[in-house]
Amino acid sequence: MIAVIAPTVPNMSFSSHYSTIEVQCKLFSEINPHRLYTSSPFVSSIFSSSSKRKVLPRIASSSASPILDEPTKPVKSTSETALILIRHGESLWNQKNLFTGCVDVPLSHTGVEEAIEAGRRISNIPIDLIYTSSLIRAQMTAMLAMTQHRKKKVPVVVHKENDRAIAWSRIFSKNTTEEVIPVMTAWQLNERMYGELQGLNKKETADKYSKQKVHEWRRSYDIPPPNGESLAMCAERAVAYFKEQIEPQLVAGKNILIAAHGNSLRSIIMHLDKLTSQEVIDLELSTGIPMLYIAKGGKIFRRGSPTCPRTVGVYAFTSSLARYRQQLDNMDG
Ligand SMILES: O=C(O)[C@@H](CO)OP(=O)(O)O
Repeated sequence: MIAVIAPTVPNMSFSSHYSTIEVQCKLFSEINPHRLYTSSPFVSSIFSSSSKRKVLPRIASSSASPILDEPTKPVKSTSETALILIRHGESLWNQKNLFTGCVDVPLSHTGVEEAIEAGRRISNIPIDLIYTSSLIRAQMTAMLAMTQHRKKKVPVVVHKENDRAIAWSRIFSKNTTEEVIPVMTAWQLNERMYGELQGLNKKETADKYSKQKVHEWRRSYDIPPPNGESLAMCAERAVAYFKEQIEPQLVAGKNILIAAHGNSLRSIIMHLDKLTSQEVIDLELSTGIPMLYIAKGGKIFRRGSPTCPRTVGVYAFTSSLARYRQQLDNMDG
């Protein structure tokens, strides 16, 4: 049997878009597909997070080529820019307490809600450029969060994997281009590769190898899990990408959102907050909680976590953020 799901209309509001997909999911909920083919991993991911089936869709990609995007020219040269980091919302494997690493698992229903809530929290903060890992849970988080942004710009994934991808995704209207936020996907921001732990249950693994051993694998700086990456190895690619691709954009005046993973973000935060390899052991990141940094005068300062969109304190962090929020309020009348 072949079941076909048509995409929702692109300009539908998020809630109609999501509920249309959910209705389709319910209609198909009795089918247990062996395979899902899609041009939109995002839709198939919502499909899986809404269903009760045990077989999860995983993204099998033939083009695993890493993309290192050249920084675009800065659009403005303000002295202060925002950097928001979000660990993806809960995934279906977080829910099952399985080591995930680079296995491409989508968000759970809770994760979808966490991403939307994260979006509410940052809805008044300017965003010019988005970076996500190449994994669907980070991409879903970024996209769902952006549905809440008050500026209503459209996040568009930049495809540079080959000449055809570049040519076929061109936009021919200057006005439309100005209403777009480019989304850069980078494998360098992926979760640490968890080696032979991927797919294993975390509690059962601790019972087998001892809690202390598993804690070392999960949180130490330089002890890798069997045939996987240590945090230090993950930092080598994630922090290098941050320094080479993201920092120059930030310094040049772009406000940036990064949606990534527990360990790729731990390594970036270790770099930003100048944590030692001992201090990073205690750094735990919750799913779907945005963290705000401000880049100013060549330095990047941590400013905490926006707790709710209307919290005066958060937007009084800096005069630029307060001004931006005022502009949004004026636009809404
Ligand atoms: O399983 C994983 O990929 C990560 C993040 O969910 O787990 P941990 O918290 O052990 O680093």
